[in-house]
Parts: sequence; structure tokens; C-alpha cells
Amino acid sequence: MNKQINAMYFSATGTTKKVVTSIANQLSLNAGKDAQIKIFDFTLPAFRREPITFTKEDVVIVGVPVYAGRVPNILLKYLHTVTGNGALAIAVVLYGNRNYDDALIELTDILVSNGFKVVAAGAFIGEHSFSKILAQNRPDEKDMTIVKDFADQIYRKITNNSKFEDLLVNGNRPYKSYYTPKNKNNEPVDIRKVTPRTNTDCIKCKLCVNVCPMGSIDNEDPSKIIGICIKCCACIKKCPTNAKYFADEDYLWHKQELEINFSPRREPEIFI
Ligand SMILES: Cc1cc2nc3c(=O)[nH]c(=O)nc-3n(C[C@H](O)[C@H](O)[C@H](O)COP(=O)(O)O)c2cc1C
Repeated sequence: MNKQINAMYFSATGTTKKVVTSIANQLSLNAGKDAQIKIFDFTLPAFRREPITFTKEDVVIVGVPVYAGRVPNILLKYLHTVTGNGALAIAVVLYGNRNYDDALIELTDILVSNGFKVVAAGAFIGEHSFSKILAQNRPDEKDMTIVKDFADQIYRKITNNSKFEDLLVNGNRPYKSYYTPKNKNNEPVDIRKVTPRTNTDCIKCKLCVNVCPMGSIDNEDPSKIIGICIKCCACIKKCPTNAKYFADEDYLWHKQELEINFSPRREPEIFI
């Protein structure tokens, strides 16, 4: 395979990164020792300022987490600035064991409309951002075996073909609206304004400031949220002293409901 391999992802808590980079590594292993991988990690705001252009010589694995059953809406503007010019793409979504709903079809559509030829797609499961028990530690070893096999299939498809038919993936068109959490009275709630709190264990190491994908944590006082919070939970899961937490009643109810209702293990789905 005579193409540049590119791994491109948004990954606040690392599950999307794990799957996307593993696919890239396995493709590179198949392609031989000279196949270098270029990384485009657009998790932090600074990386989403410049448009990126690929060419026919590229194969790009593009991964995003599923937020509310869709591609995270805060990424849409940026994703539309990434141009394919005939590059091959593999669309990847990671979801927290509830459902990926229309996220994979949406990501595939975005890539096609940006001039990519999407040759494969996959929905994988990652530990839920909100929880430490829902899909705990996934993607795990079993998932990673499927990831490796998926990459081998992609390699064979790319090397054996020069023309590719349009890829069909699961999902609806028009896309369903964003999944809405419910409160304890089973009423829809809007948790977009909910922000994390900080307890006295905070040592002001500012790790949270540096990992927030929205740049929304104050550098002087990390207990202050100065912008949009997307509830990605990077600050909560990466805090070395467990100082960040959510206290909002509706958010906590929603988290618990997800943990109870969506505990049976789901398996990855691939389309090739
Ligand atoms: C705001 C938000 C909404 C989410 N919505 C869904 C969802 O609709 N379905 C689901 O199964 N997981 C959902 N998740 C969980 C993430 O998709 C999942 O944990 C993913 O693995 C996180 O990727 P990352 O580790 O690369 O950040 C949501 C997470 C967040 C932060």
C-alpha cells in the first residue's frame, strides 16, 4: 500500500485515540516498516484552528466519540474544514455502551461531502465518559482483537481494489435528533449548562486546564469554569487527586440511569 497513513481523532478520555491509533498501527504493520503514521489529534482547541487538506495519496482514520447519539456538535464546524480531495477514509465512532444511533452515518456523510472516499467504518465501545463502571476499561482485549482484524480487512480492501463502491453503514437519514436525558420524573432535562465542581483536594496542578477540549478552565483558579462545558469528563477522569466532580441532581440521575439501563455488554460493529 503506497499511501500515507494518518490517524485523526478527538478524544477527551482516550478511548477514541486508542482505537484510531491501533487501526493506524496495524495498517502500517501490514504496509511494511517504512509506513510512518501522521497524527492529527484535534482534542485541544489550538488544533482546531487550522484547516487540514489531504490528497489521493492519503488514507485517514477519522475518529470521534458519540455525544447524544450523534457526532459531537461542537466539532461540526471544524470537521467541515477538513478536505479529502479523494483521500481514502475510515470512519470510527466510540460510544459508551448505550447506542451510537446516527453518529456513524453522520460522520461518514461529513467525510463524503468533504471529498473523502470512505472505504470502511466502525462503531466501537469505550468506557462511558460520565461513569467509571459503564463499559469499564473498554475498549478491552476482546475489542482490540476485533480492531486488529478490522484493520487487516481494511488493508486487504485497499490493496486489492482501486475503485470503491459507496459504503453503507447503520443509521437514519434524516438523522434522529440529539438524545435527551431525563430527570427522575421522566421529564426531558437540559444539562448543557451543568459544570463540574472542585473540592478542597485540588492541588492547582492545572492538568485540568491543559486537558479541557474547550479551554474552559481558568488558568489562575482551576475551580472556575470560564467557558462551555461539554461534560467530556477529561478533567474528572484525569485529575490526580479526584478533585473534580458533578453535583447536579439531573446529571447524576441521568448517569445512574445509563449505568442501570445500559449495562449489558455491546459489541463493536464494522462495515466494510
Ligand atoms: C456529552 C456526552 C454525550 C454522550 N452520549 C453518548 C451516547 O449517546 N451514547 C453512548 O453510548 N455514549 C455516549 N457518551 C459516551 C462516549 O461516547 C464514550 O464514553 C466515548 O468512549 C468517549 O470517547 P473518548 O474516550 O475518546 O473521549 C457520551 C459522552 C458525553 C461526554
